[in-house]
Amino acid sequence: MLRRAMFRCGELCSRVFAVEFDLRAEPLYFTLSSSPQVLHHDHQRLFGDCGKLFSLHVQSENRIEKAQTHAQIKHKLSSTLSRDCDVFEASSFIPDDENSVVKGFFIRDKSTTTLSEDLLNTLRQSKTVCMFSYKREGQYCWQELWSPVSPVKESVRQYITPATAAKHHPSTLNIRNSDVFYSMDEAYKVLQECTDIIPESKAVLKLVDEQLEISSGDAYPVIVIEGLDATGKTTLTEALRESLNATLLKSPPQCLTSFRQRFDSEPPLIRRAFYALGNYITAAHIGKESLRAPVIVDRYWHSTAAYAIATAVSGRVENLPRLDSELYQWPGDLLQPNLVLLLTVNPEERLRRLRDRGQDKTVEEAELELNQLFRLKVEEAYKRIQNPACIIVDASPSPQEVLQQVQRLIRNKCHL
Ligand SMILES: Nc1ncnc2c1ncn2[C@@H]1O[C@H](COP(=O)(O)OP(=O)(O)O)[C@@H](O)[C@H]1O
Ligand SMILES: Nc1ccn([C@H]2C[C@H](O)[C@@H](COP(=O)(O)OP(=O)(O)O)O2)c(=O)n1
Repeated sequence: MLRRAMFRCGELCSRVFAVEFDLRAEPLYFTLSSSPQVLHHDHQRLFGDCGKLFSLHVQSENRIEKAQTHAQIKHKLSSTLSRDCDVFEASSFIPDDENSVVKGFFIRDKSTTTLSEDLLNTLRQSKTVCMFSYKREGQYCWQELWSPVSPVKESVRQYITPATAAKHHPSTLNIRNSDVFYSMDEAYKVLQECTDIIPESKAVLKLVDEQLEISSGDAYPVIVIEGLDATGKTTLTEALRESLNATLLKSPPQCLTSFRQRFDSEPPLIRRAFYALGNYITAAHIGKESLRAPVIVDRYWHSTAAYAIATAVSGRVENLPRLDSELYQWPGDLLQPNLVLLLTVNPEERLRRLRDRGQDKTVEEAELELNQLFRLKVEEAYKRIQNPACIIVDASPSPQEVLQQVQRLIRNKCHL
């Protein structure tokens, strides 16, 4: 059943709330009830601590407005609040119901200032934001609608009731057509909806319209090289181009390069739709070029889906959609390559290569750890994608050895 991601009158009690209190552990799940409930030890750690507690959730029928408001609030919370404030990602959802997630944040303010209230008060002007505050009484804690002056009149106390873990992590429930797109039409619609606020969308859609996909009936093999940044894709794809006399293509394609920075600064809904459309343009180029020579492609749908899933799913690798999830299936309308190779190197070697390129020198430990979690999730998502699945290549040896290993694979699988 599809439920829209909005709080409805009387519906709060059927919803589960999840707070990403510790990214290395399960989120804290709770529901609401009208009678007081004793908090568990874990819930005590969040609700029983000193400080003021608030949550805010973004809801709107307009998905572009919702995505942008969420991103703006995230930015405001991290740039305005003091060090005594903890901000956790939070969401409310109906278990296993796709698209039921209302995303938001949970704030624990241990400061003596009124900064968080002031900020909430400003955000309150927006119709799209729904705010709650949490009050404690002995071993109990309740949630009520937040107002800067006194409790909202018609607001009822709803007691925090510890809940068990959900079968599917909430961040996996809204991925389809918000983070990953399974047809060109779905990605196209997103950019159509934002032509007013992002004029560049029109130019991108025009480029998509201009591409005529040529079916690759009797064509040469198409080989995609995938992998995290600095795993050696550029080095290998250039070498393959030379050695196979192949055409080298990229996704996103060259014609989108000037738009990339603009879309990279947009929230995931818009950013991911942009990359999805890039694949369809590259597919049209592949269709044409593979009639003339073998085609090597530097990143394609595996990258689009793996990065989108890894960004959408908060916390641990275990939170990813399950192995058999349909979210890992290749879009039915996107040209399939003959072979997809995933380059992997161990984290130390990858870091060394990044450093040699002059990157990552200033990354702080905390950020490194978050990057580490992210990297693990991207690689795991890459490996779970099906039809076609990727073949893993150890890219730690020298460039020459990696090339030889890949040439052998191509000979075996594509008879080139
Ligand atoms: N097999 C390899 N062994 C050692 N260094 C490599 C190897 N392949 C690439 N490099 C170096 O690692 C860095 C990243 O490689 P690059 O091909 O640009 O990766 P990507 O395109 O995946 O970001 C470059 O400085 C490159 O010279
Ligand atoms: N086909 C593609 C290619 C890249 N992306 C996205 C995924 C990530 O957010 C970035 C990765 O790009 P990055 O700049 O690291 O790529 P390079 O290593 O420079 O090729 O782009 C995509 O979604 N689909």
